[in-house]
Amino acid sequence: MTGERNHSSHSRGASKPSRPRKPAPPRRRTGPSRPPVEDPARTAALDTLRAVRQRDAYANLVLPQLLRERRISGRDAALATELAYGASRAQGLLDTVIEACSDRPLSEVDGSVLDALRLGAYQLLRTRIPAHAAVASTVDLVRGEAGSGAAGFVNAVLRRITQQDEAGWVDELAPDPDEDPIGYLALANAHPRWIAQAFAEALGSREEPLKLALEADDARPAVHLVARPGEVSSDELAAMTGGDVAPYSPYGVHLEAGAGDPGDLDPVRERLATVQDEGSQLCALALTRAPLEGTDQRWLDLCAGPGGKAVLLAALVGLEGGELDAVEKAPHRAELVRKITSGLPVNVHVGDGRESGLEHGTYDRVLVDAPCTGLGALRRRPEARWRRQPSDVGQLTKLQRELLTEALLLVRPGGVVGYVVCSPHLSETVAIVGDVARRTGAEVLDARELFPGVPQLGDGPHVQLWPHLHGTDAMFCAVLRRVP
Ligand SMILES: C[S@@+](CC[C@H](N)C(=O)[O-])C[C@H]1O[C@@H](n2cnc3c(N)ncnc32)[C@H](O)[C@@H]1O
Repeated sequence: MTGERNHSSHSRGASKPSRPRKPAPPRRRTGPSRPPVEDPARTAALDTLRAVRQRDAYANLVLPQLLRERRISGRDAALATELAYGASRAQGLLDTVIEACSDRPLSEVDGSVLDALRLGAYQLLRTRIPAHAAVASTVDLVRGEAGSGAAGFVNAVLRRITQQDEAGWVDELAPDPDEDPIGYLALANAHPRWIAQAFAEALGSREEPLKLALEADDARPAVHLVARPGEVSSDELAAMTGGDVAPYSPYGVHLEAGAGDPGDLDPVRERLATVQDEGSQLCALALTRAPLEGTDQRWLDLCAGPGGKAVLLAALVGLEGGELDAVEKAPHRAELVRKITSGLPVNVHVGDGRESGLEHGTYDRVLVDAPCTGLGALRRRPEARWRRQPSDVGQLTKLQRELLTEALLLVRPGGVVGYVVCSPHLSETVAIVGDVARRTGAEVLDARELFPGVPQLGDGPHVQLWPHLHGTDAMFCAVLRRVP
């Protein structure tokens, strides 16, 4: 204590001892009064929406931190999560309805007021919260933050929204389903049209399969865990976590959607398990299952950060006495790979996979889990669908093509390369593989054979997984062999 005081008077450079400070008189609020009832759940949800809008933050990083800092738990935490993630996911649909009920264009609505309107509209359209409670609690939040004028505007808009349910608004505002089925399904399932279009092209359908895919993509997903091979079985992991053994991955476990922060689970903390979508597990395993003649000890993960697949690959190659090289361009993500794979036979290299300096023709198996739009994992990243732009696709495909081409040089003749993206967009999937296979002469394997027991894998040779068919993210996997 003394040291602290000395330090502070010294640092101020004061010659006179400073007078003890009187506690400041309470400041009179000249602005609007605070809401009479504290509402920690909605306040946390609103602060999350604001961080997403103002700072391009990720809702699923911001909210857990807010909940921890504010010690919000139990039902309040569950409500905050439902509202923050739900309103982020449904943003385009909510905005369409809000605009229809507003006397001014959304571009003229203050950002914080728009966040509150989204929060209120989400409660009205997509939860069972009684309308009067949804409206009153949102108006209270706005009055506390922005004053009674803004509160009046929000009250008027939300009251107009209560006049119909979600289906009614979709019927009124969506394009005619006969004339524009993709536009209709996009709005009805809160997806941007260009993404619904990309799904339709990958599915080869604008009808029932597209509807099911968008619906599944709009639902809150279960958390998937992967058991670390050689450490714990999926049965044991399921028993430890209260989850269910996954249907397809021999290492997978599914937890109930909204089952809390999986990082708090003992097996995850003790590094017996990692959070990883079952589709990602299956794609990494497909590479390990491709038939190979000759040596099988040197594996490479060319885009490794943050290390989910590297853990699985390293654990498996380690059981056979081999090792994994892991390349990652971003230093902080390479550090995550180092941490998550510590204790496993992994050499982490920070660098560009297109010019890694690693020796060509020496690897038995190479994974290219390429940077992609992530359109296949939108259900796990609440705001991502509204942030991604069609122009992102073109920027990524050049890099994807170059990484796959380099992987086919790094692998030995007869060795195999797995090309994986978390996206069903045809420009990132079949177009890349077709182009690179043509130019390099690599043999394209029938990847379906490397997904044993998984149904509905289509005509091949590549595998496209889907939330509505497999309960996984929409992962794409192709497997190529370098011709000897
Ligand atoms: C889809 S993620 C990989 C996910 C990882 N395999 C996992 O399962 O956790 C793609 C990674 O590639 C990295 N990356 C981007 N450009 C790269 C490049 N030119 N060379 C190597 N890595 C790159 C990104 O930083 C990102 O971490």
